[in-house]
Amino acid sequence: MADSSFVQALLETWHNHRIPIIFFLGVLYVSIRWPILYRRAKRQSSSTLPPSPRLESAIPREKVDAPILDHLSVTTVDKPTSKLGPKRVVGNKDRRASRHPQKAGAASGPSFIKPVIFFASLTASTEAHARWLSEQLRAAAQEKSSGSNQEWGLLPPEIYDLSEIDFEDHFISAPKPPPNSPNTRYVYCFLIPTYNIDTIIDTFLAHLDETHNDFRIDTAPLSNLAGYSVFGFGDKEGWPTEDEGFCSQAKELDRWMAKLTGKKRAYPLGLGDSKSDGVNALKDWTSGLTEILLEIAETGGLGEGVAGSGDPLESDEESAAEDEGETSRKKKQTIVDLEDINFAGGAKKRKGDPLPVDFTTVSKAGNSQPVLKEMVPSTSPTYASLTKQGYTIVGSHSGVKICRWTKSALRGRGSCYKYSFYGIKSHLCMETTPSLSCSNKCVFCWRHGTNPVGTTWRWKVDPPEMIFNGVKEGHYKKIKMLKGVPGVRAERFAEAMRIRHCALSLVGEPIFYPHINEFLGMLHNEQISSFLVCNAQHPDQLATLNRVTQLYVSIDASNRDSLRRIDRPLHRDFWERFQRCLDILREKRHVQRTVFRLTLVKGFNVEDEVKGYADLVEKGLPCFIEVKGVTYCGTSSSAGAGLTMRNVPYYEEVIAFVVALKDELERRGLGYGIGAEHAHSCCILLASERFHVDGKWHTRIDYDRFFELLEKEKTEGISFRPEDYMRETEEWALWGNGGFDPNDQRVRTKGKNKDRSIEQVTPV
Ligand SMILES: Cc1cc2nc3c(=O)[nH]c(=O)nc-3n(C[C@H](O)[C@H](O)[C@H](O)COP(=O)(O)O)c2cc1C
Ligand code: SF4
Repeated sequence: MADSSFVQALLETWHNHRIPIIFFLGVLYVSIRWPILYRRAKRQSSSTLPPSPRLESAIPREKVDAPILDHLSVTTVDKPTSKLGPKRVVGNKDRRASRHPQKAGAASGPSFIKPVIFFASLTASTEAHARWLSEQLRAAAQEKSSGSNQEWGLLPPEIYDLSEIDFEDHFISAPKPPPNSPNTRYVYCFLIPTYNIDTIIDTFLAHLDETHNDFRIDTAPLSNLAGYSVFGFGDKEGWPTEDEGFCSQAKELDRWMAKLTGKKRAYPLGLGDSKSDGVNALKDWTSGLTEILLEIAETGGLGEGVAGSGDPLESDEESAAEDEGETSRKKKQTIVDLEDINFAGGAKKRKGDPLPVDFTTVSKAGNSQPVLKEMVPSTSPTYASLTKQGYTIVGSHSGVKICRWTKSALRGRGSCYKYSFYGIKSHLCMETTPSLSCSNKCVFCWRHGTNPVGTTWRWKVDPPEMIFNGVKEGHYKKIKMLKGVPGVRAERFAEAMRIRHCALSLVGEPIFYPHINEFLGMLHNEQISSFLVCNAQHPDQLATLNRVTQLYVSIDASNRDSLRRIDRPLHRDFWERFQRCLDILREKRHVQRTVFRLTLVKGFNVEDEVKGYADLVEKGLPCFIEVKGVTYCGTSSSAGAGLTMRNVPYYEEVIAFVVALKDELERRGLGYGIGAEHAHSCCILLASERFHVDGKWHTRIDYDRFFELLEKEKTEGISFRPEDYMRETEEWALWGNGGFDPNDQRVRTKGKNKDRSIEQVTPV
């Protein structure tokens, strides 16, 4: 009975107070369950991804949800002192991530991670940092291997200077693991400075741009990489903020790599100020990166559920920024009226003038810049390096230099091989180029590393009059400086004050200059002969090139692989371009004197290549073939390319090669003979029998006759042939006689190997 009255009372209470009771219980339930539900919902929607470094830097750390921070606390944070210091990067691995190696985004299981370090450096500081990074990663790899884990690990890094590699070897597809270690995966680590002048970094970024936009290649061809990360150096004194250009190229590289890898940023972009605490920032970035590399090795992925470089917010933000960047770039390009582009000299572009942009290759990505930079600004390391070497820079992309043979000739000590072969007196010769930039990175080019390179003309264009007057002035100034040099002969000094020949080669690629034809016209108007050397990479320009006194193409190898190895061309279709140039030369051979210039580099392009060279001769049928042993410049870059004195052939070796080539050409019935030699500079001339008249070689040029004929052609439209202005070769220059003019005094350099090609000038 007592029980039933208790139940009765309970029921009564329920009926009287059920609404407040239900309400109270509801509130109690919600307050207990809500945090749990909220956390679960949050984790399911986005928190399986690592935090966005940008998100974190934008939101105070304590306000970010714990689960987001917990997963992988890799952050790019502005230090309180950020006004002075660079953006600092810190990173910590979340141990929990490794417990879920097979979740989405963990691209594969445990693996061996091989870091590949790429760096660029003009004044060597980034190179030193890159080597330090390499040592750190090597030490980490060693430490890890002592743990004798057989399933995963960190491998010693590889390191590459971006100016010395072929981009296609590394940036068209991810490296494949070696057969004996199929579990190897690669992480690209970049250290680059930023330069607001033209450097190899521009070329590299343009290459990434082109790769991404090449319709033949997947837009993310590097997605098989395990990841990548970039660290940039800049200078906050000159470029205080990122908007003003601080580390802008590192940022651009980071964006391109995100695209090319399908957003596989393994560790956030790090930026360091080279003049303040850049080194500390690099240290932080390195320790964060090392941890992540181990993480990837252990788990196989970039983190729990992560396929890309960050959470969706970051990725969206990135894509949007990129799209916007691209759109605005395209917009800018379309609104730049080419009629409005000013030449450096202030002259406006006239209708019909060549366009100052993209004259060789029309980039699908449209990577030409709306604001045209100077190719070699006076503040650039290239400028400093060139002027130190004795070059006078004219305008922003041309140079002139007195060669050592000009000095030698002024002192009566002999002219260069062009005197023996063609009658050019070196003290009457000006060596110049209207384009210091080139589209190759030849292993024997001393400028390598600091020289502007590019497949397209993307710089400000100086007018030809300005270049012409500037180079003459620079040349005469240098000649005048030699008047007090002991041994300079008065009559030769007086003669030298009138330039008679112009060697258009020096460094760079002369036909790269959009106004090369006007420039040639100016030379000829002053009766200055023109010897133009081009690198056989610009067939369109070669085809439209006006008449020159003698036209060269450099033939640095006999086959595709060898050419790629020695010239390291930037053009992907370099071999096709090369072949087209030979066809063009063949067509021009009855109008102009055409020459193949072969530079022999032992171990690169000599051995077993005679037949290959004979094929090229058969194709181009040049009037002459100059064969010269490479000049050893002894720069670190040539050493970096594996070039030493051992690669410089002895004269006997050059002779053996030339004789073998002559025999092969004879066997094919092509009609070439050895016309002349200049043993002093390891140089021999093969000539077509067209220049063997009445039993005598006629390799020399009658310059007066050339200008007469040119004038006739101009005024009366009468064309002429190379045979019309040839002259007999001097006896002393003939094959077997050494090639040294007996009227000059021969001076041998003490202590130097006389049989090797030891002249320290660029062979022009
Ligand atoms: C001509 C020149 C241009 C530069 N342009 C920039 C720039 O646009 N932005 C920047 O952050 N730093 C710029 N810097 C600073 C360099 O990036 C910085 O000094 C870097 O540490 C140089 O590295 P390196 O010694 O490896 O060449 C420039 C430096 C020079 C000499
Ligand atoms: S080496 Fe070249 S620049 Fe010098 S004199 Fe000879 S052709 Fe002219």
